Amino acid sequence: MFIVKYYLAGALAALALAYFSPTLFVSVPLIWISLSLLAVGAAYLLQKPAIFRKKQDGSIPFYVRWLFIPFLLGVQLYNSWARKNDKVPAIQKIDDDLFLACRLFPSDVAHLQELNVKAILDVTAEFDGLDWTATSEDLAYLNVPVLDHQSPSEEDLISAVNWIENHRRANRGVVVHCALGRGRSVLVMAAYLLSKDRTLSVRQAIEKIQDVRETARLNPHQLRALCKIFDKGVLTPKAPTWLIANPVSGAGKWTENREFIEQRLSASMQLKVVESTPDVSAYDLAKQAINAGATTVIACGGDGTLTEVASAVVNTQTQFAIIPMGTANALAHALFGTRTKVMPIEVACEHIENGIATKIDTANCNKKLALLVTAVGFEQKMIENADREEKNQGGQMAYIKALWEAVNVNESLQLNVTIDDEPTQQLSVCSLVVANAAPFTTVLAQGGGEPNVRDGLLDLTWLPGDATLGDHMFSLSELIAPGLFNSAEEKSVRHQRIKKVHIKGAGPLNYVIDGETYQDDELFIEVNPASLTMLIAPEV
Ligand SMILES: Nc1ncnc2c1ncn2[C@@H]1O[C@H](COP(=O)(O)OP(=O)(O)OP(=O)(O)O)[C@@H](O)[C@H]1O
Repeated sequence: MFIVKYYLAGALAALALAYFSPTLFVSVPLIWISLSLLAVGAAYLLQKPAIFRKKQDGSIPFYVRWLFIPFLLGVQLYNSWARKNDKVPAIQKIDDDLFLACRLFPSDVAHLQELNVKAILDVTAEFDGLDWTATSEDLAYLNVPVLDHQSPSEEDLISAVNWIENHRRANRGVVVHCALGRGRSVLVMAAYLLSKDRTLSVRQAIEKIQDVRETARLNPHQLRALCKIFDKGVLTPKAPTWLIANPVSGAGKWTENREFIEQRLSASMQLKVVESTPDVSAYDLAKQAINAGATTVIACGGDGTLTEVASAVVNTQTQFAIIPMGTANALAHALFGTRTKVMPIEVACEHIENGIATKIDTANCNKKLALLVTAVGFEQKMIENADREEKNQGGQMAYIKALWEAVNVNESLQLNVTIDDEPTQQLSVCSLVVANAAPFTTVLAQGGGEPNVRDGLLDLTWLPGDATLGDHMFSLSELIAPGLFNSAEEKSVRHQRIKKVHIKGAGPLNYVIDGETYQDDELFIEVNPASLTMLIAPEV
């Protein structure tokens, strides 16, 4: 690697001069220069651009900078001189909302704004970028650290390409820059053009850039790296992942977290973000995604939104992923564990990024999909009583309060229940829950412990009716702490694992599916084994 020789030769020369210099005033700076060049040489030798520890706001930490000051000063002087004497303008348009540039300065900000540039991709490792997030809240910034004359790793290049595409799709102009806009940024730009147009060859992509920026030129190492990645086919354009968000779920959590989610997922996939409205439901959007060929659809919202999206995706090849943003977020809790209670969005993103396609069961109730529970009695009353206003103010406390109210009212339902192919039973119940998935916090579904979402069965749990408030407290304790009630005689809660159930009341039945209330004369509920392909990471 020719450049390493220069840095090592420079380091040795500085060391030799230091050795022969008569005073410390001369030898100390020379030793400093030598160490600095040695460290840069090592970064090239070890292929470690991260040696500069450039942060995601573009700055290099002080403790690293002091070592590299002699090198950084040299780079700064050379860049300023080169930019002043460059044959081409600092920023040049390659395509609509797509620009290539050399190192950017605060004086460029106004021009970037005129060009509608909202996203800056910095592919340098060796110098402080501007803190773009501080310069303008409206600017997104990504650093993919690459040493001068080198090329990014395949993974970094794909992240960069995805990031550019996600911003352009959102009509945000993107500028890609390195030190002089000749090598590293050209490589990334060419990769992006190749990912957009499968008819282009590597040579044509570079020529397209050179038609605009005559100084653009890849060295043989960079050209080889780009050809290798191109030949592997990893730059071939893929259908974007659709992210379907409900903007009103969980009292507006989407608006608060949108930027974080887009930034986080942008690096690993091409995203198309759409929002449900009162007229266009999450289900409609999921259907559009499938018709557009999306291989993965991410549902972002409360459990109601997740079920709507899953209703469109179930029994298809499309993969389903979730970002919980509701009040209870029971599905995420059941599938991803209690960590989602503390950091729901981060955990969900980890599952999306590292997830493998995992088949889970779903249930059908009167042709509607249920991911979690279908219920009559207490659970239904609880959902009905916890209105939007209460949930916005009290969060999950709204459900606890609403359950308490339902238990106090203590209504019983007379039902004819037919389980699988058994004879019909007449049951008096105050709560009946058919669960496909339910975390331990969905207390009324825990007759057999937490339901298994991959066993091809549903968990039917019911509490007998015509009981006192005291009896109900006993039953709820039994559901919360089953270990305390060992003998069958002690148990008042009934539980059975089933494939299907038919439920009919004396009149119309109010019931709930995954947090949404409905009314029908009778309910046909059936398991649909391994019918939904979800992205679930094995070790998160
Ligand atoms: N843009 C929108 N404006 C108003 N309502 C919407 C919009 N998009 C979806 N909805 C409605 O939001 C409801 C689903 O809400 P969801 O369950 O996702 O959130 P939540 O009620 O906050 O969560 P949780 O069920 O955990 O309390 C559906 O009834 C759907 O019709």
